[in-house]
Amino acid sequence: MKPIQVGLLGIGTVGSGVFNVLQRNQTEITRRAGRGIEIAMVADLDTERARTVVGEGVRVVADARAVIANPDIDIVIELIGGYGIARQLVMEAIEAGKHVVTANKALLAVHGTEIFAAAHRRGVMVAFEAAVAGGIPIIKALREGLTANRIEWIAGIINGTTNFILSEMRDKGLDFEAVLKEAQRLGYAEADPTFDIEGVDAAHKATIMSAIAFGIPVQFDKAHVEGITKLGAQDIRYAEQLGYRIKLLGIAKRRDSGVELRVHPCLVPARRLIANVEGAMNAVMVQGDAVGTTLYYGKGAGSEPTASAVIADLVDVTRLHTADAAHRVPHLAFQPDSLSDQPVLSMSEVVTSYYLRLRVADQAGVLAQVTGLLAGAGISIDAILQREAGEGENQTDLIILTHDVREGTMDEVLAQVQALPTVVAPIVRIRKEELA
Ligand SMILES: NC(=O)C1=CN([C@@H]2O[C@H](COP(=O)(O)OP(=O)(O)OC[C@H]3O[C@@H](n4cnc5c(N)ncnc54)[C@H](O)[C@@H]3O)[C@@H](O)[C@H]2O)C=CC1
Ligand SMILES: N[C@@H](CC=O)C(=O)O
Ligand code: NA
Repeated sequence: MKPIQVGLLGIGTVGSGVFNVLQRNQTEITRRAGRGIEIAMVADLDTERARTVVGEGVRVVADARAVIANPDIDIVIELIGGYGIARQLVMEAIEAGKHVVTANKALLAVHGTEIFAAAHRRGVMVAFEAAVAGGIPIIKALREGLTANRIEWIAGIINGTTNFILSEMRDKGLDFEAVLKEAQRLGYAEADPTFDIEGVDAAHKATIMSAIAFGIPVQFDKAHVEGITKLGAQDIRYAEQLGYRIKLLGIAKRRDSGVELRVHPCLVPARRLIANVEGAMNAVMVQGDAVGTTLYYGKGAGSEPTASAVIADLVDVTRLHTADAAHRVPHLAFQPDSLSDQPVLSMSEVVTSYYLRLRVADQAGVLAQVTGLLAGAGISIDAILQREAGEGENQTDLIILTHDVREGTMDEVLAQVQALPTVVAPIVRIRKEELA
């Protein structure tokens, strides 16, 4: 049988990985797919660089629309990124009856509903394993492997750049900017690295996982997004002294009243496997009612690890190309006419425990004032640590770990605590997840 014909849009970090791995493992991949997979055409604005990757045997063009217009192309791989031109090209490819494989989480988290509906109408597939946790087959696990389960929660380290930054800062004492530059050099960071460090990239991925886990539409606009730029080095130290590590987590949790969808730095007990995921590695914990806790670990970024997921999708699409559309795995795991209207909860409804750091005047009675306000709101305390502030006289750091509390309640109490004249600096608060 003639190899399935693939057009590749964008041959940068991931695109070149796809091309190289497909070449290297061609025989094995063909045996698995039951048919050859051939990249017949490549579009990239930088045609000269593209040519150096693919050599002479492949047609290289600057105009991505020439690929979509080619009637011989069965599958279009979109590896340009972003919500702009990539969105138009993906929609045009679908309308032209092409299957699409993409690593573009930003696009799917924001415009997924429109894209999946168009694909469903046109009877084509949109495959996106590389969009969440790169090479880790987490989409496959959630959509197929865990399909018997009622998923209770997902918590993941799903941004390699920020995990790399946090690890290097903690272990080597390197500064933020230097580590970020290194992550960019290694090809982990997004084209706009603020997406990484401000938690946006992780929120894109958490949004996609929440839809697959709970059968709700993708709703990136409802996600709570916080990055690592405001984390203090002393908080990382204090957390360690209390038996915790700070990780940027993407969390999607089922509650009776709706779904929590949030990305923020989080204290995680140091004894949990996920707390020990270092460098650019990713890990996703999934709690299902039947299976219990499962953990998926691996490279979430980089050229060939991400290519591994793109090619897995190519093989899936090749196998299913001839199958009846009704028998395909639904894009978001649930049938499109069976999506749930469970709301994504506002952050004030989220329930977590907390790490609080207060810079206070070193006077008798301050601790009692603070704990009195917390107790008055029904917030119970798990641990307290007092440390010399190390700067200025007569000041000390109070570090308090709390038990679970509604975020709205914590907001109100912290406003009262902050107003105490003995609390001399903005209070630092980091949410804490036991992940048990
Ligand atoms: N780099 C990584 O580790 C990972 C990246 N991704 C996603 O994969 C996608 C691609 O990322 P990278 O390969 O890192 O980006 P990149 O910036 O290295 O590559 C993008 C390529 O697209 C080309 N391009 C830009 N506009 C174009 C246009 N209008 N027509 C044709 N070509 C165009 C650029 O010249 C470049 O070669 C993004 O959606 C990204 O979020 C997903 C997982 C991991
Ligand atoms: N910028 C992302 C790349 C993978 O999705 C990351 O750092 O994880
Ligand atoms: Na993946």
